[in-house]
Amino acid sequence: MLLKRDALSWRGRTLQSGTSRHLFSTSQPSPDGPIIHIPRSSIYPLGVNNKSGPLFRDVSWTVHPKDAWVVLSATSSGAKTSLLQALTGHLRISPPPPPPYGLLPFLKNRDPHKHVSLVSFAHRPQAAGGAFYDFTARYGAVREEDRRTLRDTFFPETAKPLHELAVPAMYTHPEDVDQLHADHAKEQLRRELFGDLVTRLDLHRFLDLPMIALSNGQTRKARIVKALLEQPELLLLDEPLTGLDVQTRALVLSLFHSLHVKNDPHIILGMRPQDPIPDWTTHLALIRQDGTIHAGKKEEVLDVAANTQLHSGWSAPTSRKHARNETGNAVVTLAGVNVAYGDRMVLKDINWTIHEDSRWHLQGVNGAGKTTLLAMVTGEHPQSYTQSSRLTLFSRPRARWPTPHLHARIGRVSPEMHNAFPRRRGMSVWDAVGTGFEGNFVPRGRFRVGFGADGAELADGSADERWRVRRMWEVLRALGPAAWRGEPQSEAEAREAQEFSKRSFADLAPGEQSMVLLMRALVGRPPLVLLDEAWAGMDEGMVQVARAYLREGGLEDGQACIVVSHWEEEVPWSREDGVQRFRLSDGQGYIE
Ligand SMILES: Nc1ncnc2c1ncn2[C@@H]1O[C@H](COP(=O)(O)OP(=O)(O)OP(=O)(O)O)[C@@H](O)[C@H]1O
Repeated sequence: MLLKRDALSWRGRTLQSGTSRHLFSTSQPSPDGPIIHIPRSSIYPLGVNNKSGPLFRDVSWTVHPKDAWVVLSATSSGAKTSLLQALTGHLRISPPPPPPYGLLPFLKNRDPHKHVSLVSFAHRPQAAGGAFYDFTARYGAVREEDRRTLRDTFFPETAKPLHELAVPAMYTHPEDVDQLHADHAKEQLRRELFGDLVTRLDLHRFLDLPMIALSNGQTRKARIVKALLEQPELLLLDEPLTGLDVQTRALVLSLFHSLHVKNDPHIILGMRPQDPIPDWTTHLALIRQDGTIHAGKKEEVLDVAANTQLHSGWSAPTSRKHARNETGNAVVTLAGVNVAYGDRMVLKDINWTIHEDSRWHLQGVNGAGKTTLLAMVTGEHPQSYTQSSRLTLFSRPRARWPTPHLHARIGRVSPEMHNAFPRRRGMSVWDAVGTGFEGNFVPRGRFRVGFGADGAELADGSADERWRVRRMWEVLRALGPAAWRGEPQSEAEAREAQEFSKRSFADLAPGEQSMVLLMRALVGRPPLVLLDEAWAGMDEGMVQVARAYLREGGLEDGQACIVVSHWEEEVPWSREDGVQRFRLSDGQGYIE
């Protein structure tokens, strides 16, 4: 796909790392040999012979120690993850990189499993089992079994005093004492590194909080620290900026820069085309649509990429109809809402009215309270009962709503929902989308499009049943595979939607699951739609389709929508469309 040169909007958006610009001699091979060396090979899934098509072909890619590489994909975020997996030995490279040192010459045949790690933030961890687990437990008083702190979970060794770690010395054979001292010194260094990392990423305040109480961004920062503490020699980070606020992104990139300058560890970043490429990047590996990879100096690759549609800029064309604010009825009213955990006030005196038809961008740094606020609006937060007189949902105080009735009125996508959604065998895409009418997690009814508002099965052939089935096909076609590939309204669209509807939800790629959960949120045309990090894991084509659908027909008259995102440009509507901002800062809410 060709696009005008200015389509590469991120080209001018390189992020300042906060440290002085470092000039690398990019083409100087290191005396230690390259970090990565793939000389004109193709890359296949394991267990697949060369007769089947490769995932990547004609790959010539050499990474020298001083080079700062970013991997980008013009096609799918899955392709980028696969290329990074190839570096950890999870794919087959043919012909294999030459002896004596193969793919990772700098290791000089040391075990890659011990020295190379890949940490992916691109795709969320998923609930392993088939059952839905109750993610709302987090909002209540922390139960005894949920008391495990961030430190216990990720960094248990830092809970023990150093002298305790040395106790085995009393039982150690004298010949092993030197080894013990060496281990002790190593442990001390590790602790210093730990102290340095948690301070730099502002995590020390959360170390002794229960893990369950941490916000998404706080947990993601902890995963970055854990990855670095393992002290790999090559660290591959796939979309490490996912879910991080602007300040934290700058902190994290500055940390990566300083590690890169020391080459300890070597770092390769996988990024989305719309991410700001750090200014200290020297080289790019761009995965093209035909499976070839253009790897070279940043400027050179950007010149070529200017002719490739990597990222269309996500500017929000004006919608069919401007969103009307503050004219319709109030859908939700918060009048002086507070949320506290013990003496910790997370939300203070929040005043916010969400009218019919309104479009909101809910903003706030990691841990500002966005998820907590939405849990009050959905009635999932236990404190929504105690605040009932200050919280009016769909014209009634919160306490006058049975919670399942609220679920049917609120279409919702969130990281918590994505993680918790059941992946049981036998749950098809159709079933998963169909649960959206009731907002529950168990498909039911003759066509598995849910029961009626009265809790009874829909009458056979009733208008409600027919409407629901029609809506199912509408979202499956509008947001289905043919649309992602840029072939909407094609002959194949209906057939592909049918095939897609039969697939097992659990077997879909993470981006496809995100799309199905978005269909589920929209299918019942609920009066309120909450989209919290809705695009995570989706490929560029999916994001484009979802945004276009939301702007043009995906929401009809009367529906209100709140988008939570740390990226302004991810909001489907522009200011001209009437989108408003509600910003949380120090527990207080500000309308902007
Ligand atoms: N049960 C709890 N006990 C104590 N503190 C809690 C509890 N639950 C949440 N918090 C704290 O409330 C704050 C708000 O968390 P919340 O998840 O709402 O933030 P957020 O704005 O959604 O963040 P992110 O952008 O990282 O997702 C965090 O600092 C979190 O540590």
